Amino acid sequence: MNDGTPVLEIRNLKKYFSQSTSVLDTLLRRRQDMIQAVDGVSLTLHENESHGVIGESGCGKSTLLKTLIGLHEPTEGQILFHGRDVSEFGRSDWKEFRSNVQIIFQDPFNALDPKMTVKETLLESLKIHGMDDRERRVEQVLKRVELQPPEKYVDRFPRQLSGGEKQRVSIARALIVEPDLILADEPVSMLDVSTQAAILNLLSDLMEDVGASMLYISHDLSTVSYICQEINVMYLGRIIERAPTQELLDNPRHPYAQALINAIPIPDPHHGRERTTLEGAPRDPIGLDQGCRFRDRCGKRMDICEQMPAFVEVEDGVETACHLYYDHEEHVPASDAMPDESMTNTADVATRND
Ligand SMILES: Nc1ncnc2c1ncn2[C@@H]1O[C@H](COP(=O)(O)OP(=O)(O)OP(=O)(O)O)[C@@H](O)[C@H]1O
Repeated sequence: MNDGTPVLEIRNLKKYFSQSTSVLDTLLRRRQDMIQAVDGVSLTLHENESHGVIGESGCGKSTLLKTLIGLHEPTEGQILFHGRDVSEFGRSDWKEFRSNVQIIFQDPFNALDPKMTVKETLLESLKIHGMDDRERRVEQVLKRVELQPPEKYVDRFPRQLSGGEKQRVSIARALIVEPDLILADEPVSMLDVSTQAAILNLLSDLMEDVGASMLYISHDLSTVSYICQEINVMYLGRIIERAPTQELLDNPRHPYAQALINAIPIPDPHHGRERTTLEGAPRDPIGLDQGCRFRDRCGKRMDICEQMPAFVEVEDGVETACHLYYDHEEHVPASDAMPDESMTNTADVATRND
């Protein structure tokens, strides 16, 4: 299907959880604030596009992913797959969706059944999704993920594979059913550095080959920027900046995005960028008010930050949610949307955790 309809469209998606309540809370009918794990996320993914979602632990990445695949019921908002609202899916639609949308998990050590050989794992996937020509597909996909020669690997159990090899099998299992969309949940974070590079290279080549789209979630901006054309920066349940990857790396707008970029190690010691880390952690996403979510850690905080900033396009394809880039009198994005010199220095980003 290539009529311009996005493969995936998420519109104002929210997922709130109730806090666990004690018997006393129940008896006293105490109202508890909700946990706003995902709070109004919108994004669009077209055919062959790879987009990333990055953010610190607890910002809502996994909840977003679980809501996408139907493990959580959305509190509000819409998920459209090839233009169809998944809330209207029947049984057979979900079956097709589960074949068309494949996940590569973070932990290759637990993602595979220890009692199944590589071949059995791959065959099972084909069987579940009713695909034939199974022997040939197994051989082909093992070659594709560079587990060669395939006959060396088919009869191995997960315990006989290295971490990188296990992740290659997980990728093979996702690819073998020819999905339209791959959801990658920090797929290299549990591997050693050299294996990470090999798996990232492989994923990047495969995405070009197989023509699937990918949503890649991670806390690690370096890996996401290697593999994705566009990056969404998430903070406390919201996307606070979205930009093409190189643009985000060269010219982050939001103070939080700036802090993330400046925390990436630079291989060239002569490169002038100051390296700082963002200290502290985001607060719990409970009972959040209408102010900017980042304001308690932001050195650029202004009075207006007590109000939620609009998510506005400040340049072609670059959107940000920060009052610094919004003309409050004109109610339009500030015409001079480029950050000034001082803004790209993370000394301006507060490191408080209050
Ligand atoms: N089932 C649940 N019930 C209640 N709260 C939840 C549930 N799942 C997640 N949360 C809360 O929602 C918030 C977002 O969690 P989530 O796991 O989505 O973040 P994350 O960005 O994926 O973090 P990590 O990278 O550590 O997995 C956290 O405050 C978490 O405690």
